[in-house]
Amino acid sequence: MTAMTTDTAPVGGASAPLAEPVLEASGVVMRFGGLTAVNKVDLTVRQGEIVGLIGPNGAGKTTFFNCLTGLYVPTEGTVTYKGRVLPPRPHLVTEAGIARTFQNIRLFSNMTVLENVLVGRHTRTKEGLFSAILRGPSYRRAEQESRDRAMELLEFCGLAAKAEHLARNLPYGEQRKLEIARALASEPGLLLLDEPTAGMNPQETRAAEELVFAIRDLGIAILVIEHDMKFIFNLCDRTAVLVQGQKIVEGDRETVQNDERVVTAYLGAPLEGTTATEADQ
Ligand SMILES: Nc1ncnc2c1ncn2[C@@H]1O[C@H](COP(=O)(O)OP(=O)(O)OP(=O)(O)O)[C@@H](O)[C@H]1O
Repeated sequence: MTAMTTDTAPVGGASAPLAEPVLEASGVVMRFGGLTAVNKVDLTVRQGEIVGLIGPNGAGKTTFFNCLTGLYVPTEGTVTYKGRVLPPRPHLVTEAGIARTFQNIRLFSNMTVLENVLVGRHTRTKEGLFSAILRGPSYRRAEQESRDRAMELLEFCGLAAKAEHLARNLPYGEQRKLEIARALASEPGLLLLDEPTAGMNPQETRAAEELVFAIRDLGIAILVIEHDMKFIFNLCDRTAVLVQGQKIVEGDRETVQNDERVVTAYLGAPLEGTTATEADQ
């Protein structure tokens, strides 16, 4: 099966030059024993882009994310971020500039909203253990800067009023937003979102869309896995479709929706909420 891609499509119009690649995954394979969960996947995310990753359950989307973030070392292939091969350790990948959220919310539920974001800043704080024990002026200054930045991020995500609430007391949609705020705290150049609207009601989903656009406007590239097709096609410049570990198609909404292999992969049913008029609403 030949994969059709529009990797060469320029961002921002037909005559605009190609934006710099932020993420380049090339020939990524991930095997678990006899099972090939990800099979020779190539994917590029460029500066300023929101790229979608869709596919039926078990298609290999999360496994692919795990290969991009150092949780898994791919069996084959390479992943580069801004031209540098990524180290196979999650904290080093975060340090390099890639942040992510998880399919299942992973907050520190007994910590406050602000503390959760402060935890996300640890890769960007330079103060060492010695200075933390002494709590000298440079430590206090760094701590204050971290708190200021964390509050700024909470403001940006619409959670500033809840900074002192325990994370576990937030409604579900706000917990998802807090995960995003915490991911942003590592000052990433690329944000990976794994099903950011799972379990959200329509209003929360709409707010999440606005937030993702706002993050893109900050200059952060975004790769998002999502089952909500309306959300994907509203947001994404490009969408790649994984089926049984392989990328079968990649392109804009029209390309993906009209591809018969995609329709077949979704059991012949029209993709939910994906007619052009619906997605435009
Ligand atoms: N650690 C693992 N060990 C063995 N098999 C795994 C492991 N992780 C994932 N798999 C298998 O790899 C395949 C791809 O799973 P993955 O979770 O990546 O799919 P997905 O597209 O994210 O699915 P969903 O949309 O349901 O989250 C599945 O068959 C899954 O059972």
